[in-house]
Amino acid sequence: MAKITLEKLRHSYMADPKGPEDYALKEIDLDWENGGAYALLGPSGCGKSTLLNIISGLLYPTEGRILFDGNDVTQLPPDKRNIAQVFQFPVIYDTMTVYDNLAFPLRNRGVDEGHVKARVEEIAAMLEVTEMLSVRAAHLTADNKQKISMGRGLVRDDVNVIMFDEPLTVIDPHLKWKLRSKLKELHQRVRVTMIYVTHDQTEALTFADQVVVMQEGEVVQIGTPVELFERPAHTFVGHFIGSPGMNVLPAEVRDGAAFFAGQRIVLEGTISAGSGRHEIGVRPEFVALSEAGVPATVRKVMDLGRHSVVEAVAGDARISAVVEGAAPGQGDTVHLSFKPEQTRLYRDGWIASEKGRAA
Ligand SMILES: Nc1ncnc2c1ncn2[C@@H]1O[C@H](COP(=O)(O)OP(=O)(O)OP(=O)(O)O)[C@@H](O)[C@H]1O
Repeated sequence: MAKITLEKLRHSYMADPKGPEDYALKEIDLDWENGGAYALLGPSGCGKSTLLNIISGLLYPTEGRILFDGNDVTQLPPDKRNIAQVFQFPVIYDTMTVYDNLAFPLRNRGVDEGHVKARVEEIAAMLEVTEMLSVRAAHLTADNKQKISMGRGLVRDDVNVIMFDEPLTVIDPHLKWKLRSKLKELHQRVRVTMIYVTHDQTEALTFADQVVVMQEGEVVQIGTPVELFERPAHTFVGHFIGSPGMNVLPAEVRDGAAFFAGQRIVLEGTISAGSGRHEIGVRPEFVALSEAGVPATVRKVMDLGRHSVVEAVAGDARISAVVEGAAPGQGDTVHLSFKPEQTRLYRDGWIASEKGRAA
């Protein structure tokens, strides 16, 4: 196991990159602590696979360094980095039994058969595949093949990091939640550093202690699932995480106060110095229907059983609110109030209100 440090990492697929737009990874400085459960989350094309391939050694970065426990591994090939990888599609040998598939990474490194047996049986029990050990892999379902593929990633206890690249893509939806929680449980038992790459927020938030959110080749926030939900550092994180995502409303700032639709909006704290394009960010969970507040017209109501999501329009802006109990009807005029300690200001996308007493 190792702490992994990415230092001023940049990568371009072009021979002669010029501006930032030519870089698939802009500039990344990041520490992955020893034994952590991380998710790397972001939309398609944001650079997740590029970053993963740089850590595993399949790709050498254009600039910057990768350190494992302080040792520079930037130029080392994959087989010298001691990393286990689980891919989107199962990587197993169809002609071998499940037992031999799980044993393979250990036998390959000359581990003695006694230890191989103990380890294979332990991993098989964790993954609940013990009864399949003597079955040939060719006879397994796609789900079980991927489980064995994960087992092959988990079986060695001497790796620096295990990387999972969208490992649940081929898994049946009803089994996904089960494997997700299994993986979390496995991490708690084996405590190897794990990096789980996904574009699915549910997968990221259920697996990881720390989520690294990427957008367009940059890391926009690193935080616990609660931190990402409660205080997105960037409007992108607010949009991307949560369902529906955070409301992002055009704002005007004057005399140290923020205004939306002509009304003063109380924020979580004071506004940091600076100028730029301002927006107010507030999650639908913290928007309430009230007597006073921003007047809006209800456009749509979605009844989700325990609560409703009310979508209203104020000026050109759409605002969603999560409403418990009786919901208004389409076309009704309502007033919306925002919970001050959960209402933030953003400047050019980045958070610009300070945590403190609502102001
Ligand atoms: N081999 C390549 N040659 C040129 N450009 C590439 C190559 N691989 C990726 N890119 C570009 O680099 C950017 C980042 O791609 P990358 O595959 O790392 O993103 P991703 O977040 O993993 O996306 P996905 O989830 O779709 O795999 C994209 O703009 C992509 O088009």
